Amino acid sequence: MTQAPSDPVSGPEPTAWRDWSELAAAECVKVPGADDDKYTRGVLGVVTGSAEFPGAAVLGVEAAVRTGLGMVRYLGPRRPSRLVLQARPEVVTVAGRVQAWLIGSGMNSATRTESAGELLAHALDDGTPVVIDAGALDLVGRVTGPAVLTPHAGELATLLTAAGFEVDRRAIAAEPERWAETAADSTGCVVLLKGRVTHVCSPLRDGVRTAARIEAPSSWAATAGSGDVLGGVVGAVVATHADEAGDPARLVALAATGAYVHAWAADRASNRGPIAALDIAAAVPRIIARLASGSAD
Ligand SMILES: NC(=O)C1=CN([C@@H]2O[C@H](COP(=O)(O)OP(=O)(O)OC[C@H]3O[C@@H](n4cnc5c(N)ncnc54)[C@H](OP(=O)(O)O)[C@@H]3O)[C@@H](O)[C@H]2O)[C@@H](O)CC1
Ligand SMILES: Nc1ncnc2c1ncn2[C@@H]1O[C@H](COP(=O)(O)OP(=O)(O)O)[C@@H](O)[C@H]1O
Repeated sequence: MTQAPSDPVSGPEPTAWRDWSELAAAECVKVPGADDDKYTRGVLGVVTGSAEFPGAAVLGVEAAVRTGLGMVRYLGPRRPSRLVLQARPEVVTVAGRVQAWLIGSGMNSATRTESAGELLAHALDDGTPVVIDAGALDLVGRVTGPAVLTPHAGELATLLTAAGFEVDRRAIAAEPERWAETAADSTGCVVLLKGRVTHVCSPLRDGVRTAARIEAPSSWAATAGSGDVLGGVVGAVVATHADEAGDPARLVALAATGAYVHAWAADRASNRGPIAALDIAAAVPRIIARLASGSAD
């Protein structure tokens, strides 16, 4: 999974992409112990949703809660806040300390309100680990702590074009490894590029890069809101291991575990038939339980 230091004469070795296994994912699932409380388990701050896309807030929060963590703090406009509380009364909608942030799902950078901009700036400014999706990807230059970007190919094309690369969605789909690596190097963040095969990699540092891939067992997860659910799962896994997120190899492991859980939850929910995004979130606890118990059922 981790690339050896590069040879100064022949240049960097091609990245070794590790297929993320059940064993590797199981190692990133935290089971609460007797001394744990809701704060030690990890609190995820969520700044997602908008008047345009309130449902994305519900989907991400639902998925985070289902993944298992101490608490979710949701901060957003009135309508998504109301919907989030209707779906999940356990969510807290007042500001406070968090171990990680999930931002951007269900937001549109072109129509961002001033108050949304302030919440996003707050999440990005204090060095807390952050998962950045959809309508917050344009703020990648403001990152101050460990960060995972979760673009689909269209969003990655927009991000790379803004950084001066000539690339479109089709080119990224044709060479996802190359463009995920380029984006990681250009932004300094871990990049999780979504698709039937999801690619997760760290920036190259001192000749070392960590890279993992997750091939979904089917394509039923290609449905509206599925990526919003993924954001919640990855956010929860990072929040429960926030003290490790400063190590790029660990951050890749945590993000890859989120993608693994999402892909297999979709498979479990689908049972070879169609699914909605919320069905994926509902199946997440069974995948976490399987990983936590080490049993393959
Ligand atoms: N219920 C809710 O609240 C939901 C809320 N949602 C929220 O909606 C927001 C918009 O997100 P979005 O991905 O739908 O559109 P957007 O980023 O504007 O795409 C721009 C262009 O990119 C391309 N493209 C699109 N998808 C692609 C893909 N998978 N893989 C590759 N390429 C893809 C395509 O370009 P084209 O094919 O035309 O070249 C498209 O025109 C976002 O905040 C999200 O969280 C959604 O999650 C749905 C449920
Ligand atoms: N063909 C596919 N097969 C399996 N999973 C897919 C496929 N296409 C997309 N996905 C997964 O579905 C999710 C879609 O995310 P995204 O494109 O952000 O959708 P949305 O914005 O509607 O939530 C991602 O987790 C991605 O990996």
